[in-house]
Amino acid sequence: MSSFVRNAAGGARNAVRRNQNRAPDNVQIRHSNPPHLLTLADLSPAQITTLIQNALAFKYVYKNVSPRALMSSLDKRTVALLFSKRSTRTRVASETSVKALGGHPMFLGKDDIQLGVNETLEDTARVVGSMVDGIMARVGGHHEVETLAKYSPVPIINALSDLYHPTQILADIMALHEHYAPTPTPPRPAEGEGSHTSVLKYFQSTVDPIKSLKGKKVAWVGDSNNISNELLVTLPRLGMEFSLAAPKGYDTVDERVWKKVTEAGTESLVTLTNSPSEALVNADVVVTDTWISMGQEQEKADRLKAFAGYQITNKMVTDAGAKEDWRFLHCLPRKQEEVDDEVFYGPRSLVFPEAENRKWTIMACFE
Ligand SMILES: NC(=O)OP(=O)(O)O
Repeated sequence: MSSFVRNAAGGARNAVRRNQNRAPDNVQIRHSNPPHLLTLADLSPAQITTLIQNALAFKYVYKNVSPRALMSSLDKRTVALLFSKRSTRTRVASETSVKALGGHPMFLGKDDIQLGVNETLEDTARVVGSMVDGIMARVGGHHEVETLAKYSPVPIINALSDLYHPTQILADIMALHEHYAPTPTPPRPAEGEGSHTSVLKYFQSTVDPIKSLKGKKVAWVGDSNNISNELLVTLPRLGMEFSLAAPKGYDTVDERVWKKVTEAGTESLVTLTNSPSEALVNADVVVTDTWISMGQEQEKADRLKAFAGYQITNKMVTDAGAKEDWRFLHCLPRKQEEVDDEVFYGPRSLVFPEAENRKWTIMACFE
């Protein structure tokens, strides 16, 4: 499979030079009924823009007007949070978001219900979906969230699968947009009814994340995983370049993901390589993630060996020729082996705004 990556990289490198300013927007909107969110690949750039505008409005109103001024769009509604894996950010963001929108978040961990153990995913989707208004599901294999979506009568949001993590990448896009285009101050609305609507209208007319991000280069240096997959199928469609460096043996890009890239016609904006310095040339943004994801703990010794030389440091990124004002993202939780403290806690790091934005972007998805 790594030869697939190398072959794809060869094609991508040549094409990037020819198409630096291209902003592909040719992806069809694929909505089933109800509208699930399994990957951002299923949303058009315009829909992603709408979610970011909504998230910015939620953040602004909550912090600068009043939490009471938020639309109560989940009034009397229940969202089931089906989590078969641990979570800090996604769980806290989801529970607080449902509550802030006037709804009831029902957390169901792996020991709480019969999810895939004593009852099939199909039956679970039918039964739980008949009693709640939406389901946020953190699963193992992506087929699990696809099965839930196939049989659920209410919307399913993917809270992480082994293939994709759409709500994480919405937060990344929001954090980058805020960095490159600080949020304008809307005319101050009066507290109470209508203030949220007026802020949202203002952001819909003034905020354009595609404009602020188009042409930026994002370099991923680390394991090829669900986060890099989601970036691959999303950022190039916003007109951004995406380069991915992973060591041989850890550089597999899943065929389902690459199919989405080719369907979108965005190969030209993608570089796949085994060389961190090649990926980092001219990068505006550097991203990494843990080298040892949930369930890979047994592979720790092998992985630490394979990823030698991949730790993000100021020297490594600067020596490779990244842009002078490069910034750093990490979805968290973080371990020191993949990025040192100087970068992680330093002025280039956007990791904590990125983490906070999990809440506002998830709120936008629920709304
Ligand atoms: N980034 C992320 O998904 O964090 P959690 O696993 O803590 O939800």
